[in-house]
Amino acid sequence: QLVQSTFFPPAEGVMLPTGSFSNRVAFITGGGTGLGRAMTSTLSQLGAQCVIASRKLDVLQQTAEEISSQTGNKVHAVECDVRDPQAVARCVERMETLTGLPDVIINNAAGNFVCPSERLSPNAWRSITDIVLNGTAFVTLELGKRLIQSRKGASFLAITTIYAESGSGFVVPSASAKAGVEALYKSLAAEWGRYGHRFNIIQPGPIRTKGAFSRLDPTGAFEKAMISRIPTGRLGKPAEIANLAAFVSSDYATWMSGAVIRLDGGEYVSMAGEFNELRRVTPDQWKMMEAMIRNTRGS
Ligand SMILES: CCCCC/C=C\C/C=C\C/C=C\C=C\C(=O)SCCNC(=O)CCNC(=O)[C@H](O)C(C)(C)COP(=O)(O)OP(=O)(O)OC[C@H]1O[C@@H](n2cnc3c(N)ncnc32)[C@H](O)[C@@H]1OP(=O)(O)O
Ligand SMILES: NC(=O)C1=CN([C@@H]2O[C@H](COP(=O)(O)OP(=O)(O)OC[C@H]3O[C@@H](n4cnc5c(N)ncnc54)[C@H](OP(=O)(O)O)[C@@H]3O)[C@@H](O)[C@H]2O)C=CC1
Repeated sequence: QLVQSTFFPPAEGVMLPTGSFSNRVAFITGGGTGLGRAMTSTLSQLGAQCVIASRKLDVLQQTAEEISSQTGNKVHAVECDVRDPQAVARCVERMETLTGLPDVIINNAAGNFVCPSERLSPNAWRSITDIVLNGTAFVTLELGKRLIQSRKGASFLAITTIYAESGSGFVVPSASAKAGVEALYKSLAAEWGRYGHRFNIIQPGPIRTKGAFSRLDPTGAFEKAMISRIPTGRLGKPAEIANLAAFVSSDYATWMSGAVIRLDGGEYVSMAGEFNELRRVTPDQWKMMEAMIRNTRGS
């Protein structure tokens, strides 16, 4: 952490009023671990009945039991590989039986690893883009069609990343797929408002989770450099994403659709600004540089 992080301590308590999601059903892909688990915990604390879905049923079941026992609200675990549209259909059918169709859908499941692009096999490319882009599309289309048929409105949220906008070397399948997810959600925000559906996007900056850090910085060698470029001087916390996700999915945000919200401690603009390296210039150096600039005559 950098010194300035003391100005920006994370508030990790649940932000919205108790009961904000009473009588609501939330469906969260990848809800067993990391940020998905944090979002499930927050929505459950706020009264939602949650359904979490991913490949590892044992992980989902353990998370579901832990959260339900803390909040008193049911969390259902449903096995689902989002890459398989038939598995997605079966998962949604199971959810309809358990809870009915959801009010809140969070497409959070993802796969990623750092790799020079020249080392990627076709299957490596397929593996990431299938989880991130096709998985999000299969879940969104399956639920969207059933919600439209039932004339039920819903809030859809996708978790992308700050480099969905800029692109990034060494995570090219993820960058390409996340950019596709953003195009999908912005497009559907325009098309499906008429059915009562909102579509929004959160782009998190770096937040320590086992899933992300073990695949993106396996040796830990890059963490210090990453924190040094974040103006708020620290990594994000899962609860910070969870509070934002709860707000975006709540009745306090019914006028929000098609929004792309970056929550990254300022990392994106910090990396983008051409002159931001001048942060390293000391006051004495500034005196000298200013004198040089002022003494310049003509062009
Ligand atoms: C400057 C550095 C900064 C440091 C940054 C630190 C922190 C993070 C900061 C910001 C994060 C920003 C964005 C984060 C986005 C995320 O999405 S993080 C979430 C990550 N979570 C996961 O990935 C969880 C799920 N992942 C998985 O299950 C697996 O990792 C996988 C995605 C590979 C899918 O598993 P599975 O379906 O079992 O696939 P296979 O093992 O069969 O592999 C499929 C093909 O892919 C090839 N492959 C696998 N790993 C690699 C690798 N490391 N390098 C190259 N290729 C790989 C594998 O060989 C298979 O291909 P072939 O069949 O061999 O051709
Ligand atoms: N942590 C960070 O710094 C950042 C994370 N993000 C995004 O946040 C989200 C959560 O990531 P994070 O919590 O860090 O990482 P995790 O690895 O903990 O979360 C990924 C989840 O996706 C699930 N998943 C993976 N493949 C599939 C599949 N084929 N079908 C269904 N579920 C699947 C995994 O469960 P299972 O293995 O059981 O299938 C896991 O629960 C992702 O969208 C990621 O891109 C974005 C920017 C920064």
